[in-house]
Amino acid sequence: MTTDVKSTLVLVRHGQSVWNQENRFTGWVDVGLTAQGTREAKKAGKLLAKEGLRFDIAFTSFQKRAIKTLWLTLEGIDQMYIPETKAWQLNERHYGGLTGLNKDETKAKHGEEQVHIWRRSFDVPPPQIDTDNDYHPANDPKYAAYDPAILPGGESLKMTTERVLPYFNGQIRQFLEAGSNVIISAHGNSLRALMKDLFQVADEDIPGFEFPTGNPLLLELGEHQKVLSARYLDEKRKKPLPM
Ligand SMILES: O=C(O)[C@@H](CO)OP(=O)(O)O
Repeated sequence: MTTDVKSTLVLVRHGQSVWNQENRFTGWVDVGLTAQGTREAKKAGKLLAKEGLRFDIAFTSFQKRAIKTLWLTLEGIDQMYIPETKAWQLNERHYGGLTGLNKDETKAKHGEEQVHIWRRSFDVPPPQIDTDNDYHPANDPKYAAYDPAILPGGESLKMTTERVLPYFNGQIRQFLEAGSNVIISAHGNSLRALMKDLFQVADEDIPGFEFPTGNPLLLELGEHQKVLSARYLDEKRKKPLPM
C-alpha cells in the first residue's frame, strides 16, 4: 500500500444496460442491466473481494442500472449492511434531444465528428428538450419532489459537472476527509465529471477519458483527497487514466 493513504474511493460505472446494448443515447432514461451487465456487476464484487477492503458508506444515483450494480457489488463483498445514499445529482448526463436515438444512425445523419463532440466534449450540450417532453425529468414521478427548474433537459459534461461536484464536495468529501472508505456507483459521464476534478484534467483533455462498464476504479487518496494511486481492478477491460 502506498504510504500516506488517508482513504480509499472506488468508482464503478454500472454494468452494461439495455440501451448500451442497443447503442442508444440513454442519459436519464431508467433502463435496467442486461444479463451481461449483471455479470459485470457481480464480477466487480468478486474483484473487490480480492482487495479485502471494507467500505464505510456507498453513494449512487436515482437510476436502477447504477443502484443494481451497487447492490450486486456489495453483495459480492458481503457488505450490504453499509449505509447507502441515492442522489439524482449522480445521475448520468441528460442527453436532451438525442435521448433514445441510435448512436450509429445519429452519426450517419450528423457526421462522426459532431456525434463525438456531443458525446465526449466538455462544454457542447446536446439539443435541449422542453419540460413537456416525455424524456424531461419534470414528467418522471421519481423527480416529483424537485423544482422542474433545477432538473436538466440536456447537459454538456460541464453542466453535469456543475451538479456532480457540488454534491461530491458537500456530501461525500467529508467522509474521505475523515478517513472513511467510500464506493460510488454511477454513470459514464457523472464519473467523468468526478475524474476531471479528482485528477485535475484540463477541459481539452477530458474527451480522451471514459469509464468501462462494471470495472471498479480503485483510488488511494491522501490529504485533501489528492490521488496517490489509481487502477482498474479488471486489467483486461481497463481504459487510459489521467496519471
Ligand atoms: O448514452 C448514454 O447515456 C451514455 C452512457 O452510456 O453514452 P455516451 O457513451 O455517449 O456518453
